[in-house]
Amino acid sequence: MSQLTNDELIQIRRHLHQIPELAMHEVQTRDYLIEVISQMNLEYAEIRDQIATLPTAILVRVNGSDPLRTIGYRTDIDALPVDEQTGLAYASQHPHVMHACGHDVHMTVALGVLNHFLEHRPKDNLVFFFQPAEESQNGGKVAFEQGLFEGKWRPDEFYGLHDNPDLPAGSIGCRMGTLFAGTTEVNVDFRGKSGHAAFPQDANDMVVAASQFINQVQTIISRSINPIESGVITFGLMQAGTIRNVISGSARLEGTIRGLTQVMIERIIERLKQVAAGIASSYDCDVDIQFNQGGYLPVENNPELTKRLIDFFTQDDGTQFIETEPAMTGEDFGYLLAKFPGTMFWLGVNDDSQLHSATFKPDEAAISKGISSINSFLEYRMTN
Ligand SMILES: CC(=O)N[C@@H](CCC[C@H](N)C(=O)O)C(=O)O
Repeated sequence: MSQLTNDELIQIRRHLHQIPELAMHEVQTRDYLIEVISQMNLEYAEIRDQIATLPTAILVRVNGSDPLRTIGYRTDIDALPVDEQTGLAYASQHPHVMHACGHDVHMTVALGVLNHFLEHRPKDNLVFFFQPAEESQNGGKVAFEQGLFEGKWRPDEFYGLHDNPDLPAGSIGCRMGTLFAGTTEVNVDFRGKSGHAAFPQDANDMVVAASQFINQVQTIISRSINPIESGVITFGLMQAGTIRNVISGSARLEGTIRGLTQVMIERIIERLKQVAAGIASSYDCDVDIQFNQGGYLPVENNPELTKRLIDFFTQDDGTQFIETEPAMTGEDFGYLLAKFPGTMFWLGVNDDSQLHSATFKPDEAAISKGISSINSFLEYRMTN
C-alpha cells in the first residue's frame, strides 16, 4: 500500500463505522485495524497486538531515522450502546451499538498519520496507541498499569485528539491548561420492599425513593457549588420495576459526575453521599452509593508542548486553528497526560447533532484535513 487516498480513508472510516464494539470487546475492530496496517510499508515498523493483558489494544512503533525522542499518538477505538438513527447507507451493523462519539474518525485519522510516516520515514520515533475502552473501563490507565509503555514503547510526549461537532470540519481546537473535565461514575442502588400496587402501606416503594433522590440531587450544582466554577451531575440510566401493578422494592441509577478540578469532583461526591444518607433515613430503605473515577482525570495539557502546538497551528497556512473553552466531556487520556507530558486537542467535524447522540454524523472532510495538519505538526515538532 502506498499513501492512502482520500477515497480509501473514507472507505476505511465507513467500514469501521459499521462494526462498532463496546469497551474491551473491540475484537473485529482490532482485526480490521491490523488488516489495514499490515498492508502498509512496515519496513521500519514494529507491531504489538494480541497483548495478553489488553487483547484489543494495538501498539505500532515507527523507528525514526535519527531519533531524539519518541512521540506518542493515541486513538481510542471503542463505541457506545446507542441505537443509530442516522439513516446512513453505512450505518452500524451491530444492533444497539454505534460510533456515536466519532472514534471511527479518530482511528481513520491515526491510520492516515501512521501511513504517512511509514511512507515518509520520520526523524524521531513514533508510537501509535490504538486504545480500547475510552468510554468506560479506562483502557489508557489499564495499558499504563500493565506496562505497555515501558522500554522502547515509552513516549517522551503524547498527543491525542477528539472530534468536535461544534467546530468547522478539519479545524483544530485547543487551549492551554485544562481541556476536559475529570469524571467519576456513580451507581446508586435503592433497596426497600416490593408489594401489591393496591397496598402501598405494606411495601416500601423504591421508585418514589429514587425519584426523590434525583430531585434533591438537582440542588447540588445550583446550591452547593460556587457558580463561578463548573460541575455536572447526570444520571443517564434509571431502572426499577417490572409491571404497573407491582410496587418495586429496588431501583438503580447510573450516572456521571464532572468537574474541571479534583476538588470539585470531591465536593460533589461528598454532597451526593449526604443526599443518599438523607433518602435512606427519610424513606427507611437501604441506599448504596458507589463511585469509580478510574483513569478519567481532568485532561491537563502540558504548558510547554501545548504552547508549541498552538503556536504551530496558529501560523500553519493549512490549518484553521480555534482557541476553545474547557469542556465537560471526560477522557481517560487525562490519565496518560498525568504520566507523560503532552496535549489533547479537538478536530472539528461540523455537525448539528452532538457527541453521543443517535444522529451524530461527523463531516468526513475533517479526516484528510486533520491528517494533513497533524502530519505537518509532527514533522515540525521533530525539527524543533
Ligand atoms: C469524550 C467522551 O465523551 N468521553 C466520555 C468519557 C466517559 C467517562 C466515564 N465513563 C463517565 O461516564 O464518567 C464522556 O462521557 O465524557
